[in-house]
Amino acid sequence: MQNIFEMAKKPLEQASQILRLDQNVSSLLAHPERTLEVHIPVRMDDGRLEIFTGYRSQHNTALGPAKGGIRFHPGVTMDEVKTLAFWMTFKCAVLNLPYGGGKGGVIVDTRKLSRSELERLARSYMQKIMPVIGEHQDIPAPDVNTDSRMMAWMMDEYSKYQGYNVPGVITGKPKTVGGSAGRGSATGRGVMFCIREAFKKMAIPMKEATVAVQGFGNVGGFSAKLLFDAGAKIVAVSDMYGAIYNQQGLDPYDIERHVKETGSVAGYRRAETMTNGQLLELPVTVLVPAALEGQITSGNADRIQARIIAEGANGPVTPDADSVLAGREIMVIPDILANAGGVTVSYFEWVQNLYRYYWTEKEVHARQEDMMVDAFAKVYEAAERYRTSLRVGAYIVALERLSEAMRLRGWL
Ligand SMILES: NC(=O)C1=CN([C@@H]2O[C@H](COP(=O)(O)OP(=O)(O)OC[C@H]3O[C@@H](n4cnc5c(N)ncnc54)[C@H](OP(=O)(O)O)[C@@H]3O)[C@@H](O)[C@H]2O)C=CC1
Ligand SMILES: O=C(O)CCC(=O)C(=O)O
Repeated sequence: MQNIFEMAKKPLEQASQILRLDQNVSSLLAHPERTLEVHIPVRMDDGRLEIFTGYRSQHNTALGPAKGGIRFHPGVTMDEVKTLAFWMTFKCAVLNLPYGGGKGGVIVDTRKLSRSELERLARSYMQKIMPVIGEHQDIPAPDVNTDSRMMAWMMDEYSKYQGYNVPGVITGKPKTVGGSAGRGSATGRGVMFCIREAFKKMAIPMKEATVAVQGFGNVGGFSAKLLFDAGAKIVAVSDMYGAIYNQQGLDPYDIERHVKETGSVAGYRRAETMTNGQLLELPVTVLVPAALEGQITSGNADRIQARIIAEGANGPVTPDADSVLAGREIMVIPDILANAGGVTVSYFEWVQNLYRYYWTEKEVHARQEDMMVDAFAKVYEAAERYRTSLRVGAYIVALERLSEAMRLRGWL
């Protein structure tokens, strides 16, 4: 299988060619500025010392400090973290945020850790990456298997070492310790806004739409609930343990109650069971892959029946699959646009932290909607202008900003 970082660069190359950019632009963007590897000792509850490996990668900071989440997962690799940081650079540029791209990860199966082991790991990871982190340097946030509680621990750890409270060092915190209204639902809300804008272009009424969502965590769960609230019919959702399906429609709020009680969507009474692979191939209006990378590949792209794929996850569609889907006229709303709602509201959180002045949920939603509708329009227009996909259109919008910033700063 091709290396994930090499695969990720394909749309950058396509967009650079279309814009006839100086080779130095894509050469600079082909590598992260720095990637830190850390080894994190954690005292386990039984007295043993376990050493975990983690990373923090800062891809490009031409537009501002690095920004991006922290993933805790057994499958984390340095290449994956570098790739996720690369995507953050372009995502922040598409949304015109004053940020570069960063990402972190720790190789760990969080299900095997107690709450106190998890807290010690989160705090020790923050200690190890502290030399490269800061509210004007690199600002982490949540990603897979990390949540607001862990952001609070990491903010606390960083603040302890500075000797004063630094809420702006990390986003996605609980509201009481400097979190923003609306950050929890922000990524799913952005997915919903993008789907709504795509429906307007394709004259699809929300009430006639059917939706399948892979992953029922932060992004998948809120995407399902907000699309349900908007009137769409959610026919399937899934998690690591499998998928559930009901052609008549599912209530994601009821599924959420089931997940709270049992730990999984599996076993939900009002649905049939299917595999994650089957969910991806359902005949639906919209498919929202909201779990991990590499779910739609050349192996299944020709069996996808959705009219639109909205990438809630980062990198769920491989470049080979992208070509197959384009040939079959399936619209793909790319990750660097579709899931950019999270970093957009993280930006709002950071601004509020720096000013110590907080906005209402209504203000956050309205500002997020304005920025995402505008970004969708710019990406759509670029794709039409250059007769290319929305993904390459998004890279074009991002590259115009990035190349200008790098040129003005004298990097090229
Ligand atoms: N959180 C955020 O703000 C943002 C996240 N993203 C991206 O969205 C994706 C999901 O992140 P997030 O929702 O935060 O993560 P969460 O940890 O909250 O949820 C992940 C979900 O995916 C499920 N899952 C994991 N592996 C598989 C699998 N192999 N097949 C099916 N489902 C699986 C998990 O199941 P289980 O519960 O059983 O473990 C869980 O339901 C990632 O790609 C992330 O990078 C992008 C932008 C912002
Ligand atoms: O909220 C953030 O700063 C980053 C979220 C993230 O990691 C992502 O968009 O992939």
